[in-house]
Amino acid sequence: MTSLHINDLSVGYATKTIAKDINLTLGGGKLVCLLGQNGVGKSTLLRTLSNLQAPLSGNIHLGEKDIESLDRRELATKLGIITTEKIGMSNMTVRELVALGRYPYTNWIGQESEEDTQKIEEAISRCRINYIEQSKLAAISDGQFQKAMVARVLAQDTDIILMDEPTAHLDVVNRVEMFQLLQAIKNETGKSILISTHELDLSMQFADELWLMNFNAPILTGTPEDLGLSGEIEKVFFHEEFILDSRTGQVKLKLQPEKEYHVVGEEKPAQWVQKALERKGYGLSIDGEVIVVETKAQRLHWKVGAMEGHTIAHLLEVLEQSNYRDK
Ligand SMILES: Nc1ncnc2c1ncn2[C@@H]1O[C@H](COP(=O)(O)OP(=O)(O)OP(=O)(O)O)[C@@H](O)[C@H]1O
Repeated sequence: MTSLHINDLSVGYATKTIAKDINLTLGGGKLVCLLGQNGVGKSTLLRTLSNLQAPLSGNIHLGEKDIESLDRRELATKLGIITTEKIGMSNMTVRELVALGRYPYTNWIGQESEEDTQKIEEAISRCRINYIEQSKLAAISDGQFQKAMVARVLAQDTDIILMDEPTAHLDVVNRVEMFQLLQAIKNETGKSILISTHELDLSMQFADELWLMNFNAPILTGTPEDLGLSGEIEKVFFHEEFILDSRTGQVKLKLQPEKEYHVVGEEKPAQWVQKALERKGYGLSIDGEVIVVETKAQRLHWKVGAMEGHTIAHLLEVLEQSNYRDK
């Protein structure tokens, strides 16, 4: 498998340098997430890595070869990119879109070889979109469209895949599914995948490596855990009111706990109650005031002191009122 080597690279535009002194390698069958705030230069970097935009200085090698020395077709057999641009071909079917991935290989009249057909069908199955193969792009959802775009780049069969914000516009289920799909592709094919994303939580769960981009600073790389432990993730993303929960990798609001609670009882309702308490900034501790939760007649039942009720909203109201009175 070919690796992508980035050497002393500066990227940007005639009017300004966006990032410089970049020395990184993408390879080894890894899923890498490129993270950074809006406007830091993630798309600019991805466009430069795929030769859609010239570097300001430095170079990029695919294996031994400088990408600028490769013609378009040769580059497209080694590196595939999915950008955020919507392609305006809504009359095309999903299968036709996926088949476009074979353009570096098909002959001049665009005839599909047996190998092309096999790669297209494999890509469609891997992305689990067989059921919409014959649907028009205009008639599928954003989540289905993104999977079709992944299938297209898979059919292209490159060692390196770059994707700009693959989960933009997707709902929570589709966002998780997209990360699962990319992880499975990487595991099963050994391809290396670099995606730009704002999904910190999912990147913490799925990425083998993070590339953290910050304004006027070198790109930092490492496993999610090393960068979490060193505090670098918080430096890139957070203002004072946020913290990164080191246990779950989730981003949370940092609030001073006014009061601590100890939730006891059935596991599932207890977890949701704890989540609500954390969201409201309360502390959780075995020394805290006890809240008992259980399911009675298929409804939540909670009890704290002399108060009891059936919804988490009501519990939060009661806690708010009692804390207000305590002050
Ligand atoms: N064609 C262009 N000419 C000049 N400047 C540009 C051009 N395209 C983007 N920029 C600028 O380059 C900087 C980086 O933009 P880029 O789109 O790469 O950031 P990003 O990290 O991908 O942002 P986002 O997370 O919002 O997608 C921004 O300041 C942007 O305004």
